[in-house]
Parts: sequence; C-alpha cells; structure tokens
Amino acid sequence: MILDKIVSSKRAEIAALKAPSATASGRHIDVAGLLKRRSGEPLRILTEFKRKSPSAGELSRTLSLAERVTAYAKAGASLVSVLCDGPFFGGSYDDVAEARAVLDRAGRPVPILAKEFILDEVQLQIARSKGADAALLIVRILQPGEVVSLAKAAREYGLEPLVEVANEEELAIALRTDARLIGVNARDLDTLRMDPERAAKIVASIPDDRVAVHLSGLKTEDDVRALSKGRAEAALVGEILMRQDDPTDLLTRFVAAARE
Ligand SMILES: O=P(O)(O)OC[C@@H](O)[C@@H](O)c1c[nH]c2ccccc12
Repeated sequence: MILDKIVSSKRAEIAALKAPSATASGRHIDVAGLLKRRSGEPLRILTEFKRKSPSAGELSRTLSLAERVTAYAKAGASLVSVLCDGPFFGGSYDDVAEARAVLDRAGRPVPILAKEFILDEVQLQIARSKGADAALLIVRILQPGEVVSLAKAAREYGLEPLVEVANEEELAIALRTDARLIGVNARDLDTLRMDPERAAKIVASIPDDRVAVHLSGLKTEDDVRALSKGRAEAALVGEILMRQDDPTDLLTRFVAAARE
C-alpha cells in the first residue's frame, strides 16, 4: 500500500535528520482563532502547494512557488499548506521557508501549514525553524500515545497541530489531544479512495470547541457551497488548484461560493 511505502521512506529520511540549532521564532499567528467560524462567517478556503501526488500525478509547474503562493494569498486563501515530502509530492522544508518569506514580503499574515508525514519531533522542529505556523499530524500513521505527545510537542515549538482523521475511531483518538484543529480526510490514505459522505458524517460529529476542517477532493463551486452549509469551518483544496496554470480565477470563485 502507498501509505506503508511513504512511511518507510520517511523513517529512513528521519534517521538522517538533525535538529536545527534554533527553533524559536518571534512570530505567532493564532491559526485556530483565524479559522474559527463564528455565526454568520464564511467557510475558510485553505489552499495547498504540491508539485505532484500519488493520486493525481504531476501537477502544474507553470507558476513558481513564490508566484503561486502570492496568487493564493491575493485571491483569499486563509492558510497555505506546503507539502514537505520530497519523494512522493515533490516538496521540501525549504519550500516552507520560501513560502514564509514571500508572504512576509507581501505583508500578508497568512499562516503556513507544514504538510508532512510526521513521525518524530525532529520534523516539527525543522518545520518551525523554516517558518511554519501549523503542522499536520496524521492519526493513521501514529500510535495513539504518539498523537497526544506530538500534538503537545507541536504546541511547545509554537506550531498549531492539525490532527487528521478518516473515521470515527481516529476521531476518538484525535479528541484525546488538545488540538484545536481537527481535519477529516475524505480520501483514505491507504486506498486513495474518496468517500465524501463518510467525511461529512465525521465532520458533523466534531465537538464545537474544535475547528472542523474538511480535507481533500473538492473540485467545484457547488462542492464548496454544499460544505459551507454544514459544520465545516474550513476546507483544504489542493489538486484542482494545482491543475490550473493560474489558480486565481478558480480560487476567487471558491472564496465567493464559501461566502454565499
Ligand atoms: O488535493 P486535494 O484532493 O484537494 O486534497 C488536499 C489535501 O487535503 C490532501 O493533499 C491531503 C490531506 N491529507 C494529506 C496527508 C498527506 C498528504 C496529502 C494530504
């Protein structure tokens, strides 16, 4: 299975990683506060930068990372997710640093999520040292105790953990942490199969004191409209934006649909 392959490649990579000398960063963006959807507020659209993926294959490289991240921010993205995995998604931690620098230069306080298969604290330290504000923790690839300890460690390094689940059992584990962001992946990472109905049910059952984030598979303005009527507070869109040589028009329409 693809996920097993990614995890074993990641373990080999981690063995060679060194902790950065400084993880401290003065910057603090209250990611959960920004995404919390108070009554009357729109669904937040979160966008992703990735050069390829196991489910989609090669994606557009017409725009540079800097150009694309700037376009995302200008068109109304509430957060930018940057893939850090090299072998399967064509990313790196340096992409996080570049995205951070670009957004800072543009004077846009858009938070960055480090999208990585995190198995070890050292990955959190590196993500923070490169300027990430939030980090993904995927319940499927961790022991329950590790989810709790990594969520705590993330917070200590100044990263807001986004805990990703795909079913009820995983949600129960996520709720044992104090993570304020809970993401529900509509794509099963083992089989890469989409199941939006199951995702909708899980999103609906996330307690109100957490921010409910829908992950994956959104393609149309109608998908966004439908989501915005429910419990979801934010939605992460990757592939369909990464298929556009210029994502501005589609993202602008998604952001408008989220406000309807
Ligand atoms: O590209 P999509 O279907 O719009 O989905 C984005 C994002 O949710 C997806 O890339 C993702 C969700 N969880 C992950 C974990 C690892 C890698 C990637 C992901």
